[in-house]
Amino acid sequence: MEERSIFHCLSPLDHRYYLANRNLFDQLTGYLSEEASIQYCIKVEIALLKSHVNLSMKGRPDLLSALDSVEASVSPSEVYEEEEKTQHNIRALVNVLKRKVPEETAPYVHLGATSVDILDTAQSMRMRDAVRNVIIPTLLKVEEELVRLCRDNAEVPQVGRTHGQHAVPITFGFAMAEYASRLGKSIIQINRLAGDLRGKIAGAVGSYNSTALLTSDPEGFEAEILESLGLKPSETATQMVEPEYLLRLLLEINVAFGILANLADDLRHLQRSEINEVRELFKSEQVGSSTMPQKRNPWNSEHVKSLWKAFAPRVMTFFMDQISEHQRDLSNSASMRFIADYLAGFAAAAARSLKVLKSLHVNAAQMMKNIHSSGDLVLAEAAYILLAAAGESEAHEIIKQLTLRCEKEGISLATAIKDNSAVSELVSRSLKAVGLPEAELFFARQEQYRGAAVKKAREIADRYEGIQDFLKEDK
Ligand SMILES: O=C(O)C[C@H](Nc1ncnc2c1ncn2[C@@H]1O[C@H](COP(=O)(O)O)[C@@H](O)[C@H]1O)C(=O)O
Repeated sequence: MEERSIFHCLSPLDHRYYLANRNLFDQLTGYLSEEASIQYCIKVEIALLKSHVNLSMKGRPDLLSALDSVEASVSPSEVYEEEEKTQHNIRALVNVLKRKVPEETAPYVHLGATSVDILDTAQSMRMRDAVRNVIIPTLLKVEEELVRLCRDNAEVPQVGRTHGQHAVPITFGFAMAEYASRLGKSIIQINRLAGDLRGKIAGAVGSYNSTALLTSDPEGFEAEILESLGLKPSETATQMVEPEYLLRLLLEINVAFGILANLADDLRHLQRSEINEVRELFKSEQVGSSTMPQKRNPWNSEHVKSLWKAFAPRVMTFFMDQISEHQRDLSNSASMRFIADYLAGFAAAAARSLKVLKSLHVNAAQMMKNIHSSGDLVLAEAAYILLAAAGESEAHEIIKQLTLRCEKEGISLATAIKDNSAVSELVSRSLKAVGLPEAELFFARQEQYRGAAVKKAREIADRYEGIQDFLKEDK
């Protein structure tokens, strides 16, 4: 077949993002390319044929060992040439295989199977292997960086923001702990679901009509074949494996995709000129803008979000592929071929997230400056709680009025409280009761009002540093 430059390919995954993720995509093609798809189908056909040799030819070792070399002898172009005649991809593969296997075994090639026994079983193997060998290791590297950021910045003060406004202080490690926890749980779930993909050798409508003609134990026959491929059978089947095994895996991958997009969005906002709390690596030969030389755009974070926008909506197709008429129709065939693109798009987003996190510059001084830029108003909640704890039932309203005065007159909350002797006395009493510094010091060190943020950041770092142990449980 004609070799073409990658710049002639249609999908950006095959040129632009291939070049950016060459190593990762080369690993993925080992499971998701058309060539890999044919190879995995051959693995299933050969496992079926070996079980026929065991059943009908006394497990002859010469035949079994001859079958081991069949996979390597088939080229995708042979199968495609045959498909031009048959107009049926699996029958084309079967015809090619019949020419490659020992003559005595030829009548048994594909015997008792329907095309989808082969296709769905091969698909489960490919997805399991791609996810466990490529996707999970990439996600684990992202998780490792999140854990590092979480631990290294456990005590670095940052202002918490809601609705884009300063809320109360936290630490940057605490902010990263959120992502370490969310992504960590998703990785564990993806790994578990990848290990629960199923196969089937149950014939045209899943009721073993064909294999029951050949053996008194068709389910045992199926289980033996699938076991040799490392799979369990679908609990029930039509012509297809129950679609939800794969659907649930893809949905959880989309959950992880959303987490990466959320993280990317947060990191992008923290790089706003006015905020300037983190920065993506910017090398001296790099260009921020073609016209504004001072620009340092957070484009890698934007790239992750953009991939998410391109691929996350594919989840609608995954749901639509759940539905098939009666025991099956073929309307999920072309659409499911694009799962490969989806996984490549997700892997590219994970790899780019990793790149951003690995070299992320954390500007602790600016984080501190930003907390203090709201003066001591980020302690308004603390003031109201201290006041209420001293028995004032209108505490929230009183402090709110004081904050309005602060805004109007440009004074600090500490001053506004000091000016009000009743409030001042109650707040001081509460501070003393809980062993906090006196008001003057308390209101000058707003970054210390951070609750359990440091403890939480460290706990999450400890927990997800050991994520491999959770994964082992699901092997
Ligand atoms: O074991 C069987 O084959 C059972 C049979 N149904 C089919 N099962 C599996 N594949 C089938 C089926 N029908 C067509 N084809 C072939 O699927 C190919 C579809 O190509 P594409 O739309 O590009 O994904 C394309 O190659 C089609 O020829 C049934 O009638 O129940």
